[in-house]
Amino acid sequence: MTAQILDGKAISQEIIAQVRARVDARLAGGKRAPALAVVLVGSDPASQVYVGNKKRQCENAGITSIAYDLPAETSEADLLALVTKLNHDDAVDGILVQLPLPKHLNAEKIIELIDPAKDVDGFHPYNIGRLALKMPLLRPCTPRGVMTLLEKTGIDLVGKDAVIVGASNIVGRPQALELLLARATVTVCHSKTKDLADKVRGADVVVAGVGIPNFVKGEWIKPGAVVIDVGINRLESGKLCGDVEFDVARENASWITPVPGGVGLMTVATLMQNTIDACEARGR
Ligand SMILES: Nc1nc(=O)c2c([nH]1)NC[C@@H]1CN(c3ccc(C(=O)N[C@@H](CCC(=O)O)C(=O)O)cc3)C=[N+]21
Ligand SMILES: [Mg+2]
Repeated sequence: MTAQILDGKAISQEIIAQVRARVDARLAGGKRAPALAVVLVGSDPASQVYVGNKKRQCENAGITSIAYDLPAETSEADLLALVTKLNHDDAVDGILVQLPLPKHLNAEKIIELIDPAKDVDGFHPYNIGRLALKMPLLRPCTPRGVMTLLEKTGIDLVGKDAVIVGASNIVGRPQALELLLARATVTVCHSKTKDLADKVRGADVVVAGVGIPNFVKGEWIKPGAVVIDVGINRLESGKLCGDVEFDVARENASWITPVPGGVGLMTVATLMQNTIDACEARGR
């Protein structure tokens, strides 16, 4: 079997067009465009690429993006003060603080200060708690984007065995909550998991988010499984690759996401969705 490609490019464009239609309806009704504050501290090259993509998709979606490009030496007090100001600014619907932050800044403290109603990354403990309790409000962009990709492709998850490789706060853990909400049976694997290959071999759905190129071997993929690769690793050649050994996995899977052109694009499209959701939920 050769897997079909889960088309993050087409589906992300569809999502952005849907957001655009909602924005246009607001404008036609005399309301303002939704506004997203994008805070970037320092000049990490990968972060600059992602933030650039977010700003570009804001334009396509009709969302106003407000860039705060701060020097790497920004103090925690200054960053906390900026978040407080954005929390109180009625013209700001979403606040995104790009991660990773420079080491002298405590990311947890900064995320916890963001008003949960403006937390379009869905990283605040309040929003993660809501998702854990089956009453999601703002949901983390990457896992929500993965669910959209599966839904729009017509892949049924009820009762399926899902194995997640990686237990991070921004991918693995919230992905487990999303898949559980969709009534899959979920296993979360991490660096101490024993017999990882066997866990993956049993999976109907595999989600890889560890940040190591080709970590999940193609030979582990059960015939007909769905493979979601959240990894984005830049090789020395400059090429991007995922966490899954793509060419071999593709021969076993029924569906697989490419890197680039898969989950990364869905992450950005979902950020646009979360921003208009936040704007509407705030009653603006
Ligand atoms: N507060 C915060 N929120 C995030 O959502 C967040 C973050 N910090 N830190 C880093 C990760 C990573 N991330 C991606 C965004 C776009 C692509 C993306 O556009 N990927 C393209 C290619 C990009 C390229 O060419 O490098 C693709 O996969 O086709 C990927 C990954 C958001 N993240
Ligand atoms: Mg991608």
